[in-house]
Amino acid sequence: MAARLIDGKAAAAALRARVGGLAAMFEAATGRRAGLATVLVGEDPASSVYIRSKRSATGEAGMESIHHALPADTSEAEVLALVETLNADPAIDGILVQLPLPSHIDAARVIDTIDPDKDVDGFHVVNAGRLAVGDPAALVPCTPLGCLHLLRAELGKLTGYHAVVIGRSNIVGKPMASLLLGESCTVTITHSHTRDLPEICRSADILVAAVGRPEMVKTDWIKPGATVIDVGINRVPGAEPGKTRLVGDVAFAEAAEVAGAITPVPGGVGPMTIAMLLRNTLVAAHRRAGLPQPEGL
Ligand SMILES: NC(=O)C1=CN([C@@H]2O[C@H](COP(=O)(O)OP(=O)(O)OC[C@H]3O[C@@H](n4cnc5c(N)ncnc54)[C@H](OP(=O)(O)O)[C@@H]3O)[C@@H](O)[C@H]2O)C=CC1
Ligand SMILES: Nc1nc(=O)c2c([nH]1)NC[C@@H]1CN(c3ccc(C(=O)N[C@@H](CCC(=O)O)C(=O)O)cc3)C=[N+]21
Repeated sequence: MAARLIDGKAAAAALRARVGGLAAMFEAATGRRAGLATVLVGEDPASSVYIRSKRSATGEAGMESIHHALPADTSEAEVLALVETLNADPAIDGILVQLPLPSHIDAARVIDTIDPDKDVDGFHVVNAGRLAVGDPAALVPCTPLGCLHLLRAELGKLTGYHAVVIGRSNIVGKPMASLLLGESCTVTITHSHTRDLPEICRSADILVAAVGRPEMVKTDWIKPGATVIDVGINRVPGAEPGKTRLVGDVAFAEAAEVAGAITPVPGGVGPMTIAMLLRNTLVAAHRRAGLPQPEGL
């Protein structure tokens, strides 16, 4: 393997430690802990695992984690009412409603009920708009923010690089493209209707794959020396029957022969998402308390 391995797990651990130190200072200054409310509707096993790791990371960082587990048949009105209660609760700085929601609940409606200043996922249209116009008040979605953090650590200033983003979802692809544009990259956004995708990818200095297709990006899609960020989390059948393993949207082993640097799956972007959730919660807490945002967040 020629590429440098971008260690998201280590970067996330460092960020979490920094957030933990600042969370203790927040508590000393305000007499209360920053608080993150999580809401899970139903019992999707993957969602339950994610919520567990988010909650334990929150506690480890010295923040309060308040969880609401609702049965799968909870009505949309009940979820909206819970969000309103959390909006009004002064002890809650961040609200995360785990996605996907059951199909009888309109996720957009739920997200748009969250107070934008408690929207630590950065999914509310107000935060999407703030990000699009470059307003620093934006709470930015955790996954693209984590990708940007890794890119900056790897490359320093990103000015002038050609960045290609595969995927245009509201939670990953679009905000990723906005962030890269904000860093003065030349940005190409691609999706399922893009023609000549491999060729476009080959022109990327920075390639971000957020597709949800296991190992779609092959070695000949990558410009030699490019920095490759793999957002994909795909569970595929493992070596032993009945077992599964996690792979990204990039064919890691072959891509690593060509890339300059690459994130692994697991241990790349995933851990950064959780670290950024803690970061966003602490940022929201400082703003709500009228405190300046601390350096290094
Ligand atoms: N590491 C982490 O913390 C996180 C990881 N993820 C993972 O990232 C991946 C993407 O997530 P998300 O953005 O929510 O997914 P979505 O399904 O919402 O979006 C996928 C995007 O990929 C595009 N796409 C699909 N097939 C192709 C194709 N053959 N060629 C080019 N583009 C294609 C779609 O295009 P179109 O718009 O035209 O349909 C769409 O824009 C998933 O694997 C998910 O599990 C997600 C969130 C957090
Ligand atoms: N409201 C909301 N906000 C989210 O941020 C959100 C969500 N809903 N729904 C689901 C997706 C997915 N997501 C991940 C978080 C951490 C890892 C992560 O830590 N992954 C580990 C591996 C975990 C494993 O082994 O399964 C890794 O990549 O190393 C992955 C994916 C957040 N999401």
